[in-house]
Amino acid sequence: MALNIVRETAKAAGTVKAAKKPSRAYVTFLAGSGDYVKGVVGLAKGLRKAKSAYPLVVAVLPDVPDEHRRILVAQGCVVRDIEPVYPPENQTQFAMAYYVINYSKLRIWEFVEYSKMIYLDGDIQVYDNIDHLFDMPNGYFYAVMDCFCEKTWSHTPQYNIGYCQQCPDKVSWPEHLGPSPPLYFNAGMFVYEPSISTYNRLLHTLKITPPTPFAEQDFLNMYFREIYKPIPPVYNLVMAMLWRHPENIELDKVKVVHYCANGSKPWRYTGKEENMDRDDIKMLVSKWWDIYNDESLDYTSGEPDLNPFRAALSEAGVLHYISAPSAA
Ligand SMILES: O=c1ccn([C@@H]2O[C@H](COP(=O)(O)OP(=O)(O)O)[C@@H](O)[C@H]2O)c(=O)[nH]1
Ligand SMILES: OC[C@H]1O[C@H](O[C@@H]2[C@@H](O)[C@H](O)[C@@H](O)[C@H](O)[C@@H]2O)[C@H](O)[C@@H](O)[C@H]1O
Repeated sequence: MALNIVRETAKAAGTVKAAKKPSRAYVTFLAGSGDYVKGVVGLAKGLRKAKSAYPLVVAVLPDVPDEHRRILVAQGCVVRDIEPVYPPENQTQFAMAYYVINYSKLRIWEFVEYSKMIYLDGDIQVYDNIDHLFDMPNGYFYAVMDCFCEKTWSHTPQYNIGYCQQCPDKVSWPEHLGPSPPLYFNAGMFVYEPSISTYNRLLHTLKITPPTPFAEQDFLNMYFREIYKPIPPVYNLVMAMLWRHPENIELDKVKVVHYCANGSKPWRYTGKEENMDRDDIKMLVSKWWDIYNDESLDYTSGEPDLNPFRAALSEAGVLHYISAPSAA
């Protein structure tokens, strides 16, 4: 079905209430007309390979072209329109420009047709089933601790004194700098509960919060600091851990790989960037391509009863391409 018909159907049938919607789903975020769509296709196929029981929702900004939306629908993704979220006017210079677009991730708190969601960046791949994370107690924000050792952290006191939460005994936090920083998570993967009240509070708080270098990641760490619960690094291997804290990683036990280091995106990988010409990185990039190129993992080839993506699309009615409800 041509996407514009699907789009028109979605608009015309905006009031369609599917009989039952999946209360749990994975969700990712896609912006622009560039190559991140490859990451999302790889993620959809990886979740199917891991036999996840839940579908993948893709929150797309208006600048994602129809061709990319069609590709995502063809891979069984539930495509959801979102509008961009910008930090306070005329202050975006305080965030690293590259990350400002990531404030738009905050829209996923509006997806209240799901009671619980696991957010995964488009540059993440899931190699083992992690559905059990949905069963963790409600009322908390679960994510993996980040690492402060890469140059991207050179604006922070942690980086400049060589302190990292991954090895707090190596360089202890000096008293003259006050209390040590609270535990800080990487916002490329987290378990959360969509809620309109939380969504409204997030957007209201953002309006009065000056942007900071890691944009929405800093903001989410500040906002959820009281209920943040660290989960093991096997659920979000931040690439730099491999050369910064190898003692904390057992690569064969890793379930989720986050290709976030500069030059590590598999679909752009050349091996020429710093730290990239390593056998473990080459192996992880090759594993990503094995899934991306595996046609048996395409949505159309999956067995209907084993394919929650089909269930999600039917439960969402014909509305593969669902526009976000009007802003709350
Ligand atoms: O041009 C872009 C930049 C970012 N993203 C989305 O935003 C996420 C976070 O950005 P990025 O992966 O670049 O951050 P990193 O984790 O590498 O710092 C990506 O994984 C994508 O899901 C996107 O879709 N298009
Ligand atoms: O907008 C801020 C981003 O902050 C995080 O990326 C960072 C972080 O991981 C650093 O620790 C790394 O050093 C760096 O390379 C990497 O880009 C999230 O992965 C991403 O989803 C997004 O929230």
